[in-house]
Amino acid sequence: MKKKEGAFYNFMRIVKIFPQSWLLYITIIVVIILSGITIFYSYLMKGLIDAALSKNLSVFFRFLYWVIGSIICELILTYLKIKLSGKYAELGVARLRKLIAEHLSLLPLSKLENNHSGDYISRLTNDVNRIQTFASETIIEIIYRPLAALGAFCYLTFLSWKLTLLTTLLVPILFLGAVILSNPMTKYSKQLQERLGVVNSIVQETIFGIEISKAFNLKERLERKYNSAVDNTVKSAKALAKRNALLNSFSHLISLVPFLICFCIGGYWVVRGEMTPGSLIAFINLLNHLTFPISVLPTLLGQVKTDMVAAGRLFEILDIKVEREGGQVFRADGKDVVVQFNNVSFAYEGQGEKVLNNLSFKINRGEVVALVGPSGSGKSTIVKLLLGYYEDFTGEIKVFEESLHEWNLTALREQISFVSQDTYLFPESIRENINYGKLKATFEEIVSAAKVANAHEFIMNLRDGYDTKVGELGGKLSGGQKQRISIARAVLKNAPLLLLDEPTSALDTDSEALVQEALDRFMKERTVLIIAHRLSTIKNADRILVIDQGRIVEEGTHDQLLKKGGLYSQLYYRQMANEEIIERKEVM
Ligand SMILES: Nc1ncnc2c1ncn2[C@@H]1O[C@H](COP(=O)(O)OP(=O)(O)OP(=O)(O)O)[C@@H](O)[C@H]1O
Repeated sequence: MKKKEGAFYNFMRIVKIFPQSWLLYITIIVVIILSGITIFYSYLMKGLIDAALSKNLSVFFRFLYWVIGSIICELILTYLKIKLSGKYAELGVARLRKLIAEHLSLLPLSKLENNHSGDYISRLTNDVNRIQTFASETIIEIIYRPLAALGAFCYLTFLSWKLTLLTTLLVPILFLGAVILSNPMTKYSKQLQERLGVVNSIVQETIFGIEISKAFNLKERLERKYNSAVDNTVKSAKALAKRNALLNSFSHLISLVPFLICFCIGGYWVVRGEMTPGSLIAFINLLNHLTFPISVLPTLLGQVKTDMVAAGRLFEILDIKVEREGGQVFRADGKDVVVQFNNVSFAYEGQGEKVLNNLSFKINRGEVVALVGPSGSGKSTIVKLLLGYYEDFTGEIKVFEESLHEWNLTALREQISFVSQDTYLFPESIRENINYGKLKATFEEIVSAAKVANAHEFIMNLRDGYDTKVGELGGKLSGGQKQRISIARAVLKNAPLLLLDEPTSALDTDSEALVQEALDRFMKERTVLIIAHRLSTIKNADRILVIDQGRIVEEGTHDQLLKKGGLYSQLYYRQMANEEIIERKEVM
């Protein structure tokens, strides 16, 4: 992913994205008033002590009322500060989450393939959480602390400019040292976030690959991989914590040095009568308000740096260019040629070798065309290009007689029903999963689509029928059942072009027969491009295109190709022989 650096740049982007900025502005005003109250306390304290020492009760009580009033004000304003900043952070983070989720759904497949989904999840959880803390706490602190320090500095100068100068002389040098100490935190934090992303990816692998991991006894290997990833995060976290501890100790030094100077010089002046005890106590109290904010600033700065690293990682996602929008909404009806490839060549991003080489073929309306060929020959790539997943091919692809580049991608996909070999069902009810084929479909339409897909019967045998949650069932649905639900989804869509990418390859013979029966019913009077490994399933195709290394090497009907005695017949007879061996083994 492309990286944009700069904490300030990221900070400004957060402010721009977060809605209801007025919440932030009001919080800042509240914070300014709170800083004023802090300084006011010191003034009141000086008045109280001096009035007590001079035994002037009426002045003493006047100051006391002001103290009580200020405390009430401070309580109300602190409540407001936390409430408003919390609301600002909640609304902002919700917007950020929605923006990223929407952006992810609009990304081209080619970009999504570059990162592990675990890394995206890590960004959407760990990094978003950091932004939430930043927006609700750090952002206010980083405004409040310098303001409080500035106010205290002004009042201290008013009380005794000489003592202020002497006590704060070393602060800028110490502060600079702390800033230098906080510098490597960006690097450590970036490393930690990236390593957390790797841990998330392994957790995901462990969950999704649980079956294989058990079958192949990979538990120990996965455990080792996970432990090593966790150990790496510990290393980064340790480096970060070490730097943080160093920074905190240094910050403490910033707050202690001025006090030491103040006690020595101020005490001496009180003894000599050059300063009243009230002034010295007010001075010391106020000094606290100067040194404390300054001492926490380097830590806060380190915090901001790590938070901005998290923001940068989120903006990396938002900066990936989404799939192209626009294009035209063409009609599919009345077009005789449904698919046309003219000298199409294509290579995946970052891969030198071409997957498709000057490929040309045509599919007419109503034809059933099969793509066969050795593994890796480029069959699925053809389907992916037709769905508009990758557009950086050379040559020309036409769908319903219009150039793919001219099509609006949503409109193009409206005209295509797609059934892939990897059936993905959303963790919702079966009814909803079929419904995604046509969102406005009635329940009757859903049921009739399930009947065409040979799925109705098994769905009705489930306890909750169409309302059965697929997520709850998890792996309890068989591969064939899942495939039939995905066929029902495609049936419901009722698009004029049907793309089938090895829809039965992962199934056993019984399931395959049921799915094949459903497909045969569904394929009638439709234009179909089917990729098949089991060549027996495409014997009846109008035309078979044999692909090898991204080129069409043979073309014809099943009988014609067998007679020809080329690659197709080799593949076919090899498969027949394998199936015979398997059948014989089963009989024995
Ligand atoms: N997203 C991708 N990025 C990079 N290379 C890819 C990608 N998808 C596929 N390939 C490569 O492109 C080539 C063609 O893959 P494709 O999936 O189109 O073949 P196929 O004929 O459908 O294979 P199979 O029959 O095994 O499914 C292969 O070498 C594959 O490794």
